[in-house]
Amino acid sequence: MNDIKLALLGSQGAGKSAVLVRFLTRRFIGEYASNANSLYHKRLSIDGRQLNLEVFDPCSQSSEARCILEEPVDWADGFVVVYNISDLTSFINAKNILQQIREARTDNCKGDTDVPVCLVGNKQDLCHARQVQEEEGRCLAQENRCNFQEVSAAESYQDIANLFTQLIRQVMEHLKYRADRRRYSGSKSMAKLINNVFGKRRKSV
Ligand SMILES: Nc1nc2c(ncn2[C@@H]2O[C@H](COP(=O)(O)OP(=O)(O)OP(=O)(O)O)[C@@H](O)[C@H]2O)c(=O)[nH]1
Repeated sequence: MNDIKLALLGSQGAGKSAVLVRFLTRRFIGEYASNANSLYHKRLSIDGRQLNLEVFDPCSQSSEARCILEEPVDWADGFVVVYNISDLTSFINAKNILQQIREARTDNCKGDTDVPVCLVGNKQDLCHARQVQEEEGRCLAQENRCNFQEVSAAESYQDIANLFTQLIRQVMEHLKYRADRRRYSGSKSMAKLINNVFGKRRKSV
């Protein structure tokens, strides 16, 4: 069984909990208790594979959330960065978060920068009050080599289900790639070790 860990990041009130609860329960619940960090668990089956999904939904007001990128960037296998299309400040914040994910990953994981990320423009139903054009979201995602989707947690389930499914598939591929790379560099160092030990002996005979 694969374990997949995702973290949701974004400004206060962007709709992180709404997006997540929509995915997990198919329902939209207007108001969420938002004074605590939450860790959600769900068992899923994607492409015939059983998965244990854990999603960290930090409370924006807590001090842990403010420093989330200093530690849980190592914890999460993938990120969903949410902004509100009717709030420019939340978009600017999403831009900073994407940059911080990139920087933290470069520092911590020896160049392993391509951690799967999906940028989500939520509250698409509020397009009459739009402050961020869809194209701006798409461009930001392209610059950061991540997926992009505008959604409305209030109105629709399918787009949200698709974006999580796609992200989880990418995370599974990324984890497999990292495991293969570790195995490969492990077998290279084993070959080196064997050469060092037996190669030298053979020479001395
Ligand atoms: N119109 C509309 N309102 C939404 C949508 N998604 C969330 N909301 C509302 O936006 C408000 C904030 O939603 P939350 O899901 O609590 O936002 P959050 O990002 O988790 O907020 P914090 O937990 O404070 O960080 C709530 O009143 C939601 O009902 C949406 O798609 N459309």
